[in-house]
Amino acid sequence: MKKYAIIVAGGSGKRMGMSLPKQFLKLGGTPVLMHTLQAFHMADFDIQLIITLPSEEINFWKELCEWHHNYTPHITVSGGETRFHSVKNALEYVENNALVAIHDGVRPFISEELIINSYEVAREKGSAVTSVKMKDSVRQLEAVKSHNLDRSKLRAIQTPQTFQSNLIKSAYEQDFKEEFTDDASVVEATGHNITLLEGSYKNIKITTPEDMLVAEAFLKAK
Ligand SMILES: Nc1ccn([C@@H]2O[C@H](COP(=O)(O)OP(=O)(O)OP(=O)(O)O)[C@@H](O)[C@H]2O)c(=O)n1
Ligand SMILES: C[C@](O)(CO)[C@H](O)COP(=O)(O)O
Repeated sequence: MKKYAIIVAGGSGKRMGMSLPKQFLKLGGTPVLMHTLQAFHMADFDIQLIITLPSEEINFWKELCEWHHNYTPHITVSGGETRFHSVKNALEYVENNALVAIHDGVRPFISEELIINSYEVAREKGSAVTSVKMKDSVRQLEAVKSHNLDRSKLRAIQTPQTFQSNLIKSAYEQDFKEEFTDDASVVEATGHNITLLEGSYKNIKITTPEDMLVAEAFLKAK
């Protein structure tokens, strides 16, 4: 089956609080998004790579690729108002009867093993949603108090989230809902169960400034 990867990088990085969107920040001298793109390319040269970007940043990305001599083949697609809308735009470029991994451009430490596993599980089961066990205790807020949750029954969700393309393309035909913070929730809303795949604590999402410090440390330890 043909393999695609949609690498979503259409956000503005409000929580990072920098004028430059976090996907373009330099990590070891190379933009975060370029690390992520390379990880997929090196895992399997046959993966067709699609990147979503804010439309006003597409030319800047092309300049960055030239500046960093990044010749990894990929197509760029304009992002949308939310992650959901960005993924939906990119799915237009994905054929039926294929496999598609959807991955945050700001998770640069995705391993080759996890990428390959994710396509294999999705081929067999229809979906493969990366997740890790909770390390912290977790509480649910109520009106005036809060209560502890059984963390053994909880998982923190990561990407890649990989699907058979017919399943994910039809799920993204539905209208957007606020609770669609990832692709698994979009698929589940159509009545399909999803399959979880064990992720990695190294597969961090760069979200707030301290994540860049952790990312630099991971890179040095590579
Ligand atoms: N309209 C959007 C919003 C987000 N994303 C992408 O989805 C991934 C995960 O989103 P998040 O970490 O929330 O990124 P931002 O939306 O950029 O950050 P923030 O919520 O802090 O503004 C990121 O790679 C981001 O670029 C996207 O492609 N299109
Ligand atoms: C898809 C995701 O990375 C899984 O953890 C996450 O849901 C993205 O959410 P965010 O609200 O855009 O940070």
